Amino acid sequence: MAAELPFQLADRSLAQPDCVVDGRDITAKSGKRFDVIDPGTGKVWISCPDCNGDDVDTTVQSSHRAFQEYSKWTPRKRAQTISKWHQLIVDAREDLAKILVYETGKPLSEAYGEIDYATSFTWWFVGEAERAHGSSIVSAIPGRRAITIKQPIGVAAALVPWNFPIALTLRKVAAALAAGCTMVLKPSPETPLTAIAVARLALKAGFPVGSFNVLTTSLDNTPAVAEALCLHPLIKKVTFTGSTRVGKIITGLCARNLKKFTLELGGNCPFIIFDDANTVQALAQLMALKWRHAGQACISSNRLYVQRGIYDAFVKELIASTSQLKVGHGMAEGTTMGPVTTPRALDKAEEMAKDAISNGAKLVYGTGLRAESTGGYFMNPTILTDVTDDMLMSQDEIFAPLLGVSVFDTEDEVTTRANNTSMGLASYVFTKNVDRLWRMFEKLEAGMIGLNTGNSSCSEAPFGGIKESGCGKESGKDVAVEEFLVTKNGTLTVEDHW
Ligand SMILES: O=CCCC(=O)O
Repeated sequence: MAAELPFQLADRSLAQPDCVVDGRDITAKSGKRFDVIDPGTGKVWISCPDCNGDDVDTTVQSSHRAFQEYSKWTPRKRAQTISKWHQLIVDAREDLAKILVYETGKPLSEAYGEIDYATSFTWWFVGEAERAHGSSIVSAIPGRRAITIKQPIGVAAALVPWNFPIALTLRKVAAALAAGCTMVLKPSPETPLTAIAVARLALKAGFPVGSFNVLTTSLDNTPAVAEALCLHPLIKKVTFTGSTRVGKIITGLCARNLKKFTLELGGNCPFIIFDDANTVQALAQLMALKWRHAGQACISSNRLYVQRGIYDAFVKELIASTSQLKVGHGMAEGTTMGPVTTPRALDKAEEMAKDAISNGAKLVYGTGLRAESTGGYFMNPTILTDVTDDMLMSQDEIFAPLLGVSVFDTEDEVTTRANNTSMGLASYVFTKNVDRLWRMFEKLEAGMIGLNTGNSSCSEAPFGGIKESGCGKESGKDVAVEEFLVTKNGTLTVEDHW
């Protein structure tokens, strides 16, 4: 008998908490399980198999067997099956959104937003599956012809974070399946349920068993499982989203066997507003970007730079808008900001706020402290002004509802300050001066630049950072599928070619 859930689902099987491997629900070889906690209450609501390194080989072997069959499917059959899968996920939107609230803590409205964002990837990769073509090349040598073909690289491993668990699962898996690869996915220990649910729907859609296997594991066993996947000889590609610190470890593991990898790592994203900006537009975009999932997005605004002429008025408007946010459990009516997903995020945010205040920043909204009494992992939104570039919160990714504001005077000054970070994920600039907009687009060091725009993540444009924010692209035309392909060049000589 399945355990009682704290919420109702139309299809109870979507919250089945075991791993999906080779078309079956499996538990860890050790028999151990780990708890999944609702960040809105701090209470355990379900448990999943605590796999370790010993569970990896059978799972990879299953995906390897699947690859032998699936890689031979025509691109059209792959596209049709991704399309069926997409529709099954869309049909399960209500149930998946509820599970997402209990995994991540985010408000139900944001959970729906994430499912819609997630299914934009399955939809996009239906189209991409049939568009991965080689090319023909005119040779410089008489009689020679050259052509390239693209082939799926093999079994891929995906290591997925907890902040957008279903969106990032689908962004990775749909790209791999479009390319003709199969995948073993390890979700984050905080958010394993939606990954399991969509893997079950993939079986229903008709992918060969083993095409998309999900192996769950606790925080303690995560390094061992990740290492076993990265080092397994049948894993030909690793795709990881997470911190830069762990990205460097993954890089080292993949480097041992010269394995291909894609890394979507941390950000320290500047959000710059010039005096001549449309401040209503800038504020609306900032509100949506910064407080999305309580500040827990890698592309969130980490440093807010406002030009002196509008600084005081803008900060006033920012405080007024932020005070409208309603913090609460993701399922509670009217909640617009949920808890953070892990208590670790609260520790870090409190430390950053304390550091900033003790070095001269002014607390103008919120407390910079966790809300102690609720049981969940809550911090009310907090705004600090007079934040300087040497404070901890300017130097590291915040990942919490904490926002620091700084004043600036000139374009050169703000460009230097914005780029003065090892990260290069996203940057945002607001100005109505088109020459400046263009200059900033070229000068800001980031993989994604919002031009009078906040969150610009979408399936049709390439997502990915530069510098220590990672390498490779995860969506967009050609580039995302390319990450899962190998290109072969064939050269032939034609006799009597004249
Ligand atoms: O946090 C990382 C991903 C967020 C996004 O895809 O917009």
